[in-house]
Amino acid sequence: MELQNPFSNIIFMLSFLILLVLFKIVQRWSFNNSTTKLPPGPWKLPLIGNLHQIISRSLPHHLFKKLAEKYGPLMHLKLGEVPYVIVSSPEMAKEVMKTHDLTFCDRPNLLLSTIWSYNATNIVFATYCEHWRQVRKICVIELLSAKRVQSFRSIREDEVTNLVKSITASEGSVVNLTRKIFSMTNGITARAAFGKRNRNQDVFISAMEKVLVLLGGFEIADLYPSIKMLQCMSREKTKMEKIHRELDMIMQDIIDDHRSIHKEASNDEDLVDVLLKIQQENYYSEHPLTDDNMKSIIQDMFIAGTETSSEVLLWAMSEMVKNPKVLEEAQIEVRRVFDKKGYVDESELHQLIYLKSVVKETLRLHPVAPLLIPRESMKPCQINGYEIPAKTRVMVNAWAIGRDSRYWVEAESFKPERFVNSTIEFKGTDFEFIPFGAGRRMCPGIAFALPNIELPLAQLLCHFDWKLPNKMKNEELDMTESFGITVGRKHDLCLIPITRRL
Ligand code: HEM
Repeated sequence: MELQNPFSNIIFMLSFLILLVLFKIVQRWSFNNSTTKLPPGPWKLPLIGNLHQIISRSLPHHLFKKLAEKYGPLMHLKLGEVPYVIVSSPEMAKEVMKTHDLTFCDRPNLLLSTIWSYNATNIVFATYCEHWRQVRKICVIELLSAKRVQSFRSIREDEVTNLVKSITASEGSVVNLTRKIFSMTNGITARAAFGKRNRNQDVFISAMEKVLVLLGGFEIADLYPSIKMLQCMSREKTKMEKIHRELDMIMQDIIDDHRSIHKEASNDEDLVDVLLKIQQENYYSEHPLTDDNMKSIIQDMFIAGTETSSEVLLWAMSEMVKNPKVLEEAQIEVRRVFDKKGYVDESELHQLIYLKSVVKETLRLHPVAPLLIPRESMKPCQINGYEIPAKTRVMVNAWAIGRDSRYWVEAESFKPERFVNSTIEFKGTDFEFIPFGAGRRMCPGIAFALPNIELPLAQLLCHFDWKLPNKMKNEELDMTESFGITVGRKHDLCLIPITRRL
């Protein structure tokens, strides 16, 4: 009789137990992932879910479009331990942002944005609550109303004139349009927000640029919210806390400066003046607006307003240079309207039908927030027969929707004329075209953004002809996109201006 190794039974039992535990883990994962009611999506690995699929060289909105072609316009992913739903068709976007808007109008609590936004007491990242309703109301009625936007007209005209002067000074040589346009839009927002130039304005703007870079990254702690230790270990968290302290000091200084100078209501009120008045008179709520609330709102105007408008302008110029016939047609229109006047100002912008279509077509192909801003479901919800559990993060792929060939003929081509006699608008009712989002969380800054885009474009087309450097052919212009919270050009747009005398 063969003698058995006394340990072999124990080893066998242990191996069996380990296999059983592993089997159970995989079974639980498969069960979670194969719940028939969840929207379809790619197979998930234990612990990391679909992370391995999104960590690729593709930009997330490109990758999600490709995956949606396989799994459908309502697609379920798991990134780390967090469930995500990606929306990729106008029909599903309407379900999320209209039919079930109230369920999906929350924002997730993310580590870095919460630090930067005074514990999410701003507008952009605030959770759906009474505070958000109050600050959004202030924003819509007081800060970004048509009347307020109009009151900043002279600031815009002044800053755009400076842009034209600085380009004229470099006539015939290569101009970095990216830097010039960013400096102009920063100037407009800073003067509208703070009034006169502040001594710390440049430090403020450079700190805001760092914030954008940090907010654009993927924070691992946000994908495993149950492991609190990851938050403490985050290097980005330390960086964000430092920038936040720096920005806080600058803005407190600006607020204190404004407080010390009493201004009567007048046309030259800036946004800090308006917020101080609301704070003093307390006419929006029983809860007073604190200094921190004011700072977080002002930050929103910069983060949501400056980079977005600059990127749209740069994409519009890039697309026109790439499509010389469009450039020519836009120039003919602008010059017809303004040549007899002798100068470009805002009063005739409404006549620029083709230019407005250029802006729309730019927003269709290059929505600068291609996945909008993430939302989170507040309770379970059924869409198209699928179950979306509470606390699911939702991303709407506005970039993919703007290229949906069921809605757009020659969807990949830049053809502004498609908008000339069309009733399609970006006001959140035509779900095939949602560069500003839709529903309760829709962008409140459209009226502020449009003149910041249309006026400089009209000036750039009226005063200059444009050539590419190094004898580059138009079709060779690089259109690679950057990675981040907003998606602009990866490489600066450098062009040669040829001044045209009026
Ligand atoms: C072309 C320029 C702009 C584009 C493409 C744009 C786009 C967007 C998008 C896609 C959202 C998210 C909508 C959603 O979640 O459904 C948003 C939100 C927001 N935008 Fe804009 N935006 C622009 C300009 C501005 C400007 C100029 C301001 C203010 C000065 C502004 C202020 C905001 C704010 C405060 C929110 C947050 C709204 C909320 O969560 O309640 N935006 N924007």
